[in-house]
Amino acid sequence: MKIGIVGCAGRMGRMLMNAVVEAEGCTLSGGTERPGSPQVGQDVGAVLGLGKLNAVISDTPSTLFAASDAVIDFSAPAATVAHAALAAEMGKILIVGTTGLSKEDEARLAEAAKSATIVYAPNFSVGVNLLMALTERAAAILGDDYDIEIVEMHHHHKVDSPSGTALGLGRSAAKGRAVALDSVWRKSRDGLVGARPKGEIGFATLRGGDVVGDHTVMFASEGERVELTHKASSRAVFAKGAVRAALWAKEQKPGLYSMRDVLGL
Ligand SMILES: NC(=O)C1=CN([C@@H]2O[C@H](COP(=O)(O)OP(=O)(O)OC[C@H]3O[C@@H](n4cnc5c(N)ncnc54)[C@H](OP(=O)(O)O)[C@@H]3O)[C@@H](O)[C@H]2O)C=CC1
Ligand SMILES: O=C(O)C1=N[C@H](C(=O)O)C[C@H](O)C1
Repeated sequence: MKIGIVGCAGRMGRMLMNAVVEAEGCTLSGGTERPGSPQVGQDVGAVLGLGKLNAVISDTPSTLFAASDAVIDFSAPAATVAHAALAAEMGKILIVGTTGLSKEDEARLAEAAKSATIVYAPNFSVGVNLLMALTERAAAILGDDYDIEIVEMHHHHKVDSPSGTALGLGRSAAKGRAVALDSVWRKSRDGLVGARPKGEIGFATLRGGDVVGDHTVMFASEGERVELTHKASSRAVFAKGAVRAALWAKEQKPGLYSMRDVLGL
């Protein structure tokens, strides 16, 4: 399977290229970066320090899509929405890990998924997707005598908040309680905000250093607290998961899928 990587010189882009090179049955078809980026025109192997791999970094997404069966996109929301339209037009598989998409952006992904196979997930690690399934179950069992708070910490370069994973965990908790997340979420607290209303799902965001990604879902009641935690120590887990999703997507009809679909969770 020929897999290309958009935003290939980014933190995740480099991990994704390595994961494709190492995966059995996959070849790296190339990458993209923005026009004017110093990597444009280089061989992808030069960015990875691996010597020549005979695939180039371009600034033209349509060239990469034409050379690929699947494209993996961990870039930025505006770029991802444009790539989804291209995947639909060219009938290619798209794996989306970008976070921070608005509701309108997500509607555009859903539109593109009418003619392209798209897997969209805020986190491609097996562990986090298991945590989402456990969170849904715990929320259903514990009920709203247990206050749900979600705490996340990431490196100081991260631009979106709360993380896509934290919001995904919130969605799992809300699903377990059969409510819509956006009717109960509290994304921040500052000043005299009053006592905590029952049923709220709260978020707290920490940023600092080189933290790859830590998430904890807390269920706190009078007398006890349950905490479910995941800590990523390497971005390789996200990259391997995205390549696994691309191989899975090859056998699927067009549609919008999640990593929980890929894992059967
Ligand atoms: N789902 C998951 O499992 C995970 C998701 N993520 C998400 O992935 C995204 C990227 O994270 P990260 O790698 O740390 O960020 P980086 O900023 O390191 O990488 C993003 C890359 O995309 C490039 N890019 C942005 N816009 C375009 C464009 N229009 N065309 C081509 N390239 C473009 C950037 O270039 P430039 O620098 O010029 O802007 C950069 O090289 C984030 O949304 C993050 O939250 C991260 C880890 C795991
Ligand atoms: O930006 C990151 O780094 C990460 N982003 C994703 C998110 O927003 O949840 C996933 C992971 O935690 C790393």
